[in-house]
Amino acid sequence: MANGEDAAGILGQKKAVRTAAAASRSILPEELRTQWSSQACRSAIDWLSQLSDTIASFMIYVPFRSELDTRELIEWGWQTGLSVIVPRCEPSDRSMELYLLKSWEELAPGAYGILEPDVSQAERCGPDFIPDAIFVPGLAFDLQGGRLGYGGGYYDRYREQLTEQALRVGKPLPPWIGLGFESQLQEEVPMEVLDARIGAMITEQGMRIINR
Ligand SMILES: Nc1nc2c(c(=O)[nH]1)N(C=O)[C@@H](CNc1ccc(C(=O)N[C@@H](CCC(=O)O)C(=O)O)cc1)CN2
Ligand SMILES: Nc1ncnc2c1ncn2[C@@H]1O[C@H](COP(=O)(O)OP(=O)(O)OP(=O)(O)O)[C@@H](O)[C@H]1O
Repeated sequence: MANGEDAAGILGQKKAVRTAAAASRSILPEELRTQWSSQACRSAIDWLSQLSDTIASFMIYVPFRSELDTRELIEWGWQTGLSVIVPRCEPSDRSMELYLLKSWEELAPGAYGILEPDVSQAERCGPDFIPDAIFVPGLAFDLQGGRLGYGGGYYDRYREQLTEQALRVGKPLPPWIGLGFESQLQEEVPMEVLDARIGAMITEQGMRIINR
């Protein structure tokens, strides 16, 4: 934390950045969002294709509001035979459960109105399952690995769970990749010590590895 800033100061900053970032993303013209989403998805596809020997599954969000649209990437995953893993929110303890998604029909509106795996249709992943790559949504990102979400702490908690799982089964943590528009990048996003940092960022301009 910077000089003289307390935790409440950071929370206030996060709230302000969240509100501004949500507003500026929502006014991006739809044609541009569609075009940029496709370019970003193709960067993700190129990267996954290069790693096809080591990556058999990836975790991805289903877009809501004006988020970067991931549907092209999800459909490519199905066509290519990769396991497409989608989280479902559990608001009672703000955890996420993972499901293997095989078609759009397996989705239904969940908490917050986000399309999520329908528990009666999609197959839930086992307790030891770790996706080979994880694409993370956000409202704002920076190139030091900073990321700001909607404030539920869902991805931070999931990353903590993943760290325990990885230790338990003796596997490395999978790549944690931010997915968003170039205009969502900021000089520096307010971060707390426990916030999970991204290791790479994909936008319509391509993929950047974060060196820290
Ligand atoms: N597509 C997608 N799925 C995702 C996320 C995401 O960012 N994108 N999440 C990423 O973590 C989690 C959902 N997190 C969310 C947390 C809060 C709100 C929400 O509507 N918040 C209210 C404010 C509520 C309050 O302040 O009490 C709002 O923004 O109006 C939405 C999603 C898991 N799934
Ligand atoms: N690993 C964790 N365990 C428990 N609580 C956590 C953890 N990480 C964050 N939190 C709490 O969750 C709340 C929201 O965290 P934060 O502002 O980092 O959310 P966010 O990253 O914007 O949201 P999301 O991950 O849902 O997109 C905060 O009150 C924070 O203290």
